[in-house]
Amino acid sequence: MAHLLLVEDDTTFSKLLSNFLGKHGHEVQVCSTIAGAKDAIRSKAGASDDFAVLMLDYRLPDGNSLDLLKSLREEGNRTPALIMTSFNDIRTAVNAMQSGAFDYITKPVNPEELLMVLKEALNRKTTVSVKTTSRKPEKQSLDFIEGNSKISKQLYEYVRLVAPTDMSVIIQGESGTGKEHVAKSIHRLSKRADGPFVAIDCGSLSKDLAASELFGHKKGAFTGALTDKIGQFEAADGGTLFLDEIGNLGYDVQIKLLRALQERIVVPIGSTQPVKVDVRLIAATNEDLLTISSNGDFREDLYHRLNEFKIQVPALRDRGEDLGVFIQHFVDKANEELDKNVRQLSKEVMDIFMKYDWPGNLRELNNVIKRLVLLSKEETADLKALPQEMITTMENIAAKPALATGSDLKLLQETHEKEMIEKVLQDVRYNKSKAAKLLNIDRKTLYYKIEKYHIE
Ligand SMILES: Nc1ncnc2c1ncn2[C@@H]1O[C@H](COP(=O)(O)OP(=O)(O)OP(=O)(O)O)[C@@H](O)[C@H]1O
Repeated sequence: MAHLLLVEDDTTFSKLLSNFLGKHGHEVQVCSTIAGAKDAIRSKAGASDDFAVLMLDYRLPDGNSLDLLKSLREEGNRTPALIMTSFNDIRTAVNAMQSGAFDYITKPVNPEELLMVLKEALNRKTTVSVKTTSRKPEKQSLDFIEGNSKISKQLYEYVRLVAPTDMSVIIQGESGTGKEHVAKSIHRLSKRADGPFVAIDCGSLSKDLAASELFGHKKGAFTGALTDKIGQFEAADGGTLFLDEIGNLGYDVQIKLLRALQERIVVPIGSTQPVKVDVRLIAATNEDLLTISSNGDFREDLYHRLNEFKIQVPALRDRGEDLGVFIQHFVDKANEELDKNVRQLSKEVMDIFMKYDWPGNLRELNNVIKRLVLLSKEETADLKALPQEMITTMENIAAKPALATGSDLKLLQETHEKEMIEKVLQDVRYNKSKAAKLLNIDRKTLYYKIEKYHIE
């Protein structure tokens, strides 16, 4: 039995849902606004009947639940949160994962799916303080595949190239593209593989506690510092520290981070004694750090210190033939986890998957497949196992780039090529030499293609 907070302004739906969850042994408190949710959460904070999971409708009368989640994370609250949203808001839901949501679920809510996601959130409850902390050597994970596309091969060529060095690395890519997986690969292939890999999600660190989380503190350094605490930098000594969403770190912490990198020492808060650390830093971001540093939100000196090597992780829609490989991988994984026996996806489902642009990348694909496998009664997962709303939305989205539909393979390839060139150009801020390098073509070819596709 778990104590859940349901924040939902549709009273009929919230009644149905709390009855359903009640029947499954959970105790549900319901409120309908962000303000109400904040009061409820604060009144329970730290109590024995504190909420185990927050279930948040995305759109609420006094704002959206991402803002609520952000402010909770700022205050240091790390209760797993599920965002409930219509499929049309899926992009937002995917972004929610960056604001510290555990998962999202699309409306109309499927009961079996809800119980599955809830169970995962409840299991997660005890392990949320940093995203992953491991003192054990990272082993080759069976959960990891590289893909066969040209762009993936290039990605892992870079990974293998930089891994054995001690260079700091920036991993850039959209949400859910597998940046943490790439960071783990670098660690695993490095001289530090037997040391710890410590991952911190800077997006869910509160501003006040970020410095103490990273550098540690002495007892009494501030209210609430009841004992000495070792920071994650020290925890990663001899290994790799992975800072996800590094753009979210406050300016003060950035200064301390730069010092730690330059001098290889950290000074816990409230202490005067520097501690020597030997840590390789890998940072991930889904925004261009150079752009945010030109806005003054990220220190340029820190950016250059981190940017000894940069790796761009491609969006799933740009990974071409890899999509099929990942689909198979996630189906196998879901079969194993859910004890199911789905052997294939029907042609209709595959068609939709191929046309969809996957804004949430591998994470979204993994989630969609897990739900599909869960709801499939047969060996072939067909459209019946996809919510109607999802089919319609996917079809609409898929229909949008008129050029990319149909069976004209050449046209299809050209459309993808044009999109990829545009994206890479944007990523490198129209630096054509860099773009050509990333695209693995020479500059002349790039100029030719820019002209051919009328890219501005
Ligand atoms: N190469 C891979 N092989 C198999 N699964 C993968 C791979 N890369 C990513 N995944 C899966 O995709 C999901 C997202 O991966 P990951 O957390 O590494 O992405 P991310 O880019 O770090 O996300 P975020 O931007 O939210 O931090 C995870 O469920 C992960 O297991």
